[in-house]
Amino acid sequence: MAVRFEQIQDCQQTNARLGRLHTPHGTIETPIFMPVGTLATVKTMSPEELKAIGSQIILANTYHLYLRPGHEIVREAGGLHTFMNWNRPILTDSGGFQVFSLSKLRKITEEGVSFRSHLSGEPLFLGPEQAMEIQNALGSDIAMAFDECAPYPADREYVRQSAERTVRWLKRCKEAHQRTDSQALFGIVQGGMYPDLRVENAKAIVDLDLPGYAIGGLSVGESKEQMYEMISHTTPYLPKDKPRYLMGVGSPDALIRGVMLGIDMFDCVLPTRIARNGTAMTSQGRLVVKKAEYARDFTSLDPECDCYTCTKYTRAYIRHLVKADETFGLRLISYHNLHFLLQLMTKVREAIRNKQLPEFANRFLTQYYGSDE
Ligand SMILES: CNc1nc2cc(C(=O)NN)ccc2[nH]1
Ligand SMILES: [Zn+2]
Repeated sequence: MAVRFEQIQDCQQTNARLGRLHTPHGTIETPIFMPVGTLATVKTMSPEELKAIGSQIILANTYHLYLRPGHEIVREAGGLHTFMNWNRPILTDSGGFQVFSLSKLRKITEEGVSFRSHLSGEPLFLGPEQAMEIQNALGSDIAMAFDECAPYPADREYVRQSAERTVRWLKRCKEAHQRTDSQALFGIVQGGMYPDLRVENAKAIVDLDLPGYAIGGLSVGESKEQMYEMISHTTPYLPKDKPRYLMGVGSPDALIRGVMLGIDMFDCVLPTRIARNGTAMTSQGRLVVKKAEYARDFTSLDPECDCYTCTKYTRAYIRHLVKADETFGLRLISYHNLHFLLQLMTKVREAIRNKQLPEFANRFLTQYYGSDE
């Protein structure tokens, strides 16, 4: 079996749970945050640095690697693990989200999606079979089904048609799946912001009996309350003995609230993306290091953090690097932000183990967002 999920401990007060996800490249303790390595690199981080901060699994994108360098090159390199020197688990997204959010001039048919590359403009096509062929070449441990992440907002009829096609596409992904013993295919539940469509889609997706299930089509512009509402309608229909992955979600409050709603896996570009404009996530909330107030601030980014950035460098130095457009400044903030989210999930797992999750959540969120949130 490519992937096996073990439930370790339930949280009495919420739907949170501790789990272990066994994969061909190692075991993952859940709930887990997955750093995003879109183009076969978690931007500016080396694999050694990712391991130093406790990264157990990373994500790469089928759409991006299909366009550049092309999945055949990665296949010839011996697969993504060899190509990028990462010997721990890799999850690849199927391109469903990117082809709808990045490419131009696309046309959706029952077959799949015709679109123009956002890089070269060349006409391309992605469908269930192609997405599985690409992920087969990449050799990821977990491959996501090719689906349509419906736009937001979208009318009910559109979402219903799209979600029903996503089920037909998932059946074709399952048919086209080759590495069934070394690569797990996860289904993705869609259904927009319509609870009844979410439930109907969850039942149809779960009917295909896969090793894991994702909730997709969220964090696309809806309010956080709407997102939590869609999650809480969906999770009761996802089997407890399989991992649940909430795609594209990763602010600290959304991670904690998602865990309490029964989610095991998360991914988000936030930690490295906000680092690129000099923003750090700290225990006291977000810190924009370019601000003049930090010019002579010789304390660390986060007084409560023991990461390399926070033990060796000051706000004044990092501010100087970011203002001078020195890449090292981005690396230091990315390193800290990834460590911050990975550490948050370590504390969340600890709190579940000690039956203290609600207390931990309140304390953390009050300190991070201030009491007015
Ligand atoms: C940042 N928000 C966000 N929403 C996502 C949805 C999907 C999805 O439904 N894939 N099939 C994937 C990545 C996402 N990232
Ligand atoms: Zn730090």
